Amino acid sequence: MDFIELDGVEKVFDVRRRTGFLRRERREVRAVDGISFRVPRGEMVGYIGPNGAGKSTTIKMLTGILTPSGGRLRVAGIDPARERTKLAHRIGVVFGQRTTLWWDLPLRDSYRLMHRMYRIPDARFRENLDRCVELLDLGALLEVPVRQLSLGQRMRGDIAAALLHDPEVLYLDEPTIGLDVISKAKVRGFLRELNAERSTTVLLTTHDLTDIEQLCKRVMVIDHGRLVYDGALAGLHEVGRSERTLVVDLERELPPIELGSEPSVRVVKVEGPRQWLAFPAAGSAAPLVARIAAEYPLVDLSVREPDIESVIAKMYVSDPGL
Ligand SMILES: Nc1ncnc2c1ncn2[C@@H]1O[C@H](COP(=O)(O)OP(=O)(O)OP(=O)(O)O)[C@@H](O)[C@H]1O
Repeated sequence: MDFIELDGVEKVFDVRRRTGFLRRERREVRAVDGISFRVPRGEMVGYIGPNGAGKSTTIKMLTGILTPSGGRLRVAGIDPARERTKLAHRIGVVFGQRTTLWWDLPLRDSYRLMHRMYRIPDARFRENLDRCVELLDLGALLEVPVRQLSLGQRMRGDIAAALLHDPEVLYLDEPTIGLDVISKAKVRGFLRELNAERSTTVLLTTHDLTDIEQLCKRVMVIDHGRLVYDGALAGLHEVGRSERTLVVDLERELPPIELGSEPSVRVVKVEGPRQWLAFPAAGSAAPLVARIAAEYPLVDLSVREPDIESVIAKMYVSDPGL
């Protein structure tokens, strides 16, 4: 059995927007749009994509904070949304932008509270804490209140906090964001060791390609709520090169556009009167536009280059050594 299993998982948010004095518009946002993947126990996987692609929403569903709108999701055989507390004992979560530590307390006191909250056996707790203190170099920081720690120190503190209860899987959301080179190296070294020693399964969200390169053999790319790549890092260069998107605004809400004789063109998303069509990047958009204009009540349109390509380009620019 795979440790993490997603089959056609969806999350749709109902967003209400004020459009006039008394008028409100209801709109559906498909944050995650039918994602399927499997992660075996002990694998470290990168989960990347542009802002707003649906990464955090996926992680929130994996922890049980959010309930999927559709599809099937299991972590260690558990449905996270239904058995969130049971799952909490088996997972660890680190959100780079937020801390789970108590701001006014020294690190050591935060850890003591977690010791009790998770009912970690004393010997186990001591052993895990000692290990984290050693590998994450926390010895001199244990008596320092969290508010006085630098970002890199706090992050190391947060990672230790997520591991005291021996989780089988660790979700890391931007664990190296804003860290200096030395702190980054420390965090990466630690994660590598953790994975090798304990076979902890790791799902890593990051904008830093070096994180992925040094830690993950496999990378998944999410874009507009869909999985657009799942494979080795080396193949990532090709992502997004193959398709562009035509965004069309029709006069009214209609079923997905059908162009029978164009099998390479497919509707990837519909929101009210707006539809997104993917088409081969090598071809011209002109004949496609002409056909849609002739057969549908077209109001407006635009052609989009894949967002994901710019993200990946940016990642490569930030690390020209690759
Ligand atoms: N609670 C919510 N209510 C309504 N819309 C939401 C909610 N949470 C997320 N969204 C929308 O869902 C989409 C996916 O958001 P998500 O935070 O999962 O993206 P992300 O890939 O984590 O982005 P980032 O890299 O910026 O953190 C976005 O369009 C976002 O605006």
